[in-house]
Amino acid sequence: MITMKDIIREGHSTLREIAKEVTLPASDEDKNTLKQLMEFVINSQDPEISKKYNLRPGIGLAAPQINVSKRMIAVHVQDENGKLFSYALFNPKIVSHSVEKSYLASGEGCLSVDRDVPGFVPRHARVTVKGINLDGKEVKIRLKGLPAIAFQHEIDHLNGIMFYDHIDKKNPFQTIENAIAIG
Ligand SMILES: O=CN(O)CCNC(=O)c1cccc(Cl)c1Cl
Ligand code: NI
Repeated sequence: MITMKDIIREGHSTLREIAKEVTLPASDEDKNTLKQLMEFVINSQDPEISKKYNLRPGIGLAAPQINVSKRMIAVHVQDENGKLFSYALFNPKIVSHSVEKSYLASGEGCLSVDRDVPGFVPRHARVTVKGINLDGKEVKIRLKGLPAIAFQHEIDHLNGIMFYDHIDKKNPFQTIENAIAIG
């Protein structure tokens, strides 16, 4: 199982690479890696397991964070109505997005960043994501709210982008034009 020692931290070059597309149909190795990403996210949200293995909680994880520079992400998060969005995807892609922006009022955090970086992270309010699931099927998901933000945070990892790259240096809590605050 993946634990915190397997997660690379800022300064590691892999976090700034463009991750490579996964060759489909996915190999057993790549399927196992993607399953492990999802297992970590779920474990990290389990009170007993996270305590036992000292896991920092996360709502998603991207393969580059375990030093695998391949386009795979896992997201396991509920929206404000309690609807669960649980997806483990190969080659996820934002195929369309709203003009409107959104951001988490509490800011964002990252398991690869061992420090608090305060500030609003402007994201697309709504995104449509396409990807390939573990059964090899193409999925098309329309997202808003926290799930939309989580997917964008993870897909950023595949493009070498950290959440704080989006924060306004001069005024981290600058009100964002045409944006809705979440949370
Ligand atoms: O890349 C994934 N992580 O670093 C896991 C830890 N971060 C979070 O769970 C997290 C926290 C706040 C906002 C967002 Cl969008 C996310 Cl994703
Ligand atoms: Ni992260």
